[in-house]
Amino acid sequence: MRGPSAVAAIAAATTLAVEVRSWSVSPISIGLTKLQNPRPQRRHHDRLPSTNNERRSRRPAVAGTALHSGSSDDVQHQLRSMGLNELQTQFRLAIAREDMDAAIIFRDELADRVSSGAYREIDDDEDAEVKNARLSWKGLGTAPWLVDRVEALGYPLPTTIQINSFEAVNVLLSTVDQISLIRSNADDTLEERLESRSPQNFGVVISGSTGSGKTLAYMVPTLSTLSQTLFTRQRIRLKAEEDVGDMMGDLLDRVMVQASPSVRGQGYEQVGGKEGRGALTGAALASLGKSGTDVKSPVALIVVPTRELGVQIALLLFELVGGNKKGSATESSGRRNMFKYKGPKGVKIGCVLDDNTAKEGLKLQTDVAITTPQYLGRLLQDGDIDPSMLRVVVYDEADLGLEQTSEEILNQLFENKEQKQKFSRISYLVGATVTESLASLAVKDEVLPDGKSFIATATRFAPLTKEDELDVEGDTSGPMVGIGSSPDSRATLSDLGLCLDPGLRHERVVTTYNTELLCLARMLRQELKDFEAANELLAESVDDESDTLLKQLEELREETKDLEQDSDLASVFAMKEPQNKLQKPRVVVFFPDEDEAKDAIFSLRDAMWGDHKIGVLLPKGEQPLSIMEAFKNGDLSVLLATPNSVRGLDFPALTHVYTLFLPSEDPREYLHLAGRVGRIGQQGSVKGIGGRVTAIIDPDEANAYDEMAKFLGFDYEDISPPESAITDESDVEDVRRFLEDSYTLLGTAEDFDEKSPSENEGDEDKEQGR
Ligand SMILES: Nc1ncnc2c1ncn2[C@@H]1O[C@H](COP(=O)(O)OP(=O)(O)OP(=O)(O)O)[C@@H](O)[C@H]1O
Repeated sequence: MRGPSAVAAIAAATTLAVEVRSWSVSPISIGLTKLQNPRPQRRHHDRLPSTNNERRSRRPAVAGTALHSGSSDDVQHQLRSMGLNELQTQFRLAIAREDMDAAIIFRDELADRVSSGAYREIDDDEDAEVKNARLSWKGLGTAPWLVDRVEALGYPLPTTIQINSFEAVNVLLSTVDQISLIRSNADDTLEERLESRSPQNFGVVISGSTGSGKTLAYMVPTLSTLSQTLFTRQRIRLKAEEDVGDMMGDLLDRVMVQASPSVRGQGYEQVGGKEGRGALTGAALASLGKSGTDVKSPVALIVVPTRELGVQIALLLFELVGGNKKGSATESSGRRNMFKYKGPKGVKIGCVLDDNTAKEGLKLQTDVAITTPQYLGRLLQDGDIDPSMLRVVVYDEADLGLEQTSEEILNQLFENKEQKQKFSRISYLVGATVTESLASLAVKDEVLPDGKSFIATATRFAPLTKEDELDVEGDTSGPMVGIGSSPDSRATLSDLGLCLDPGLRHERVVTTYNTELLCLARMLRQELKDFEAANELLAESVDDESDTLLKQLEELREETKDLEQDSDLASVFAMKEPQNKLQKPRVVVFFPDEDEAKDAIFSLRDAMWGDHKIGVLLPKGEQPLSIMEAFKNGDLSVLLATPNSVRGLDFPALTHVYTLFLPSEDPREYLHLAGRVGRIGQQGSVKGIGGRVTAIIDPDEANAYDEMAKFLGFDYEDISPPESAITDESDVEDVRRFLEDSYTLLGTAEDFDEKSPSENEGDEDKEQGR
């Protein structure tokens, strides 16, 4: 254990290093004093009122934490100005570096925010333990094996949306008497509570900004409510295999799922299963039939709009149920080690996400199926999914997914009248842009049944109420009698809005027609130069005797290296970089379509001269997973993407998003695109940086951008396109680059003046005498 002064020093130094990363604002004039300036005031943020002012005012100003030292009021001001993603990242960092003073401050702030938005308010004088229990997986009621697992995977604490979603499930599945027990020592598990009721439907809408942790917000309660079921299925399978004396096939399969050395580049096959694997022999099947227990149809279904998102979710689930995603054969899996895994084994995840896998359908005995709306109908029709067996249905990116699913298929999936149902079912509708349009859902009464549905956001959770019922004073309808029955503690679908992360910084660059690529290349180069300048500055400051903080940072981070690796904090601390260096810019660039992205790659590669390694992620590309993996590992630093990848994909340690694609007709897509940066744990979510999103557009799009910004309610900064760097003093290299750019990035040698393409076309027509 380190002493408190060292702890404070590392905290201060970390703050400094983190803030240096905001070099891009004013690269050259950067100085250490400047670096310590607080970041600009946030502009849009639905802050929660403090519910415990007295305790807040007693909080010490903690010198040398991520909070700038100052008076108690200053500290509180800084805390309140933090978005939830940022606060959670800081809390996690403080714990990782054992800075308990700071951790307590962040924890209390989070506990306040979570409790003030809770459906059932906790009184101020109620035991603080109860309040803080909300902040832990265990306290929420997560299955014990899963508590171990999420910790081992680097998610030691739930995020606020995860807390609220879990609490929503807790309240839904509780009787009035049980509610007070939920966070104390309730004897029965979540699953037992679900099973003790006659079969019925429950609904949870999870609505929160991009990168707030919505995937685990449904995954953890889902696995907690399926825990025993999965263990039972495991036992039944084993028994069936013993009965027919043919254990090998499935055992091999089970070992493969648990012990696979790597899912790199073949993750899809890994989770989808290869041909022949996973299927029991005919004899085994017959014996399953005899046992009278059906373990053939999946118990959970996750519907996603794209293949990439499906794979990402499958891989997370794969890890949660004991799968081992070692990067290489020699890499130590440390705390992720499967031998410490105590959960149900051999859980089978079946993905039907493209034509190839759709041909085969789901493997027999799939426990959790993951598919897109495109293939859902076929799976239902072929009997691969029996709706009456489903205990959990998730629509991730629900707004889009539901739009893409026909009414007929929704009916098949959800119109599963309760009297015929064998099991209770929880449906989760999840997304950053799920809105009141859900009310028009054809099967709304089945998906979000009255009195049995909740809304969970990053700041609150509350039962879903019909708009007109809100006026009924003291309304006590539904099973939640006696808890929070005042209208204020209820929510309606109209409370749902588009959730744009308030921490993001938006920039608009209006450039002349057809020069977007050129502008992008110049901005990327400038960013690299600024990054190098900031790094040099850091190196100099380390040499400077007066600046001991960075030296301490270096030493202490060396000391905590294992801890950081263990806690999977590499993305935050940029472990691949030398200790006193910043993380190299890592960006995603969105293009309007596949052709433009493909065309851009060659010219951009030339233009970056190897300073950036560039890859392109195409929806129908050959190896989307290896490209994503290469970007994840840092082998690529610029990823060109298409609108297909704007939703849900979690690109680690991203510093910046650029877009040459303006989804002005559907602002929801801008929100998702922007939300690839500024996510929990990313550089861009850490104080002083905020995710940065730069749209490079032509003059025709300028107004549309402005309208979109107004619609989504964000402020933006206008940035001038970078000028050519050629002056009398330019060296030969610069001139050569300039000339090359003119040929490769402008795409044509035409004179691109301020006219629009249509005007330019007119000129062409004239030239050609048309
Ligand atoms: N409890 C946690 N502790 C630490 N990190 C977490 C936790 N939960 C999620 N994360 C990290 O936060 C990031 C965002 O999570 P996730 O992809 O679930 O966000 P999301 O809300 O679904 O975003 P989007 O709307 O863009 O799909 C991921 O990198 C994930 O690993």
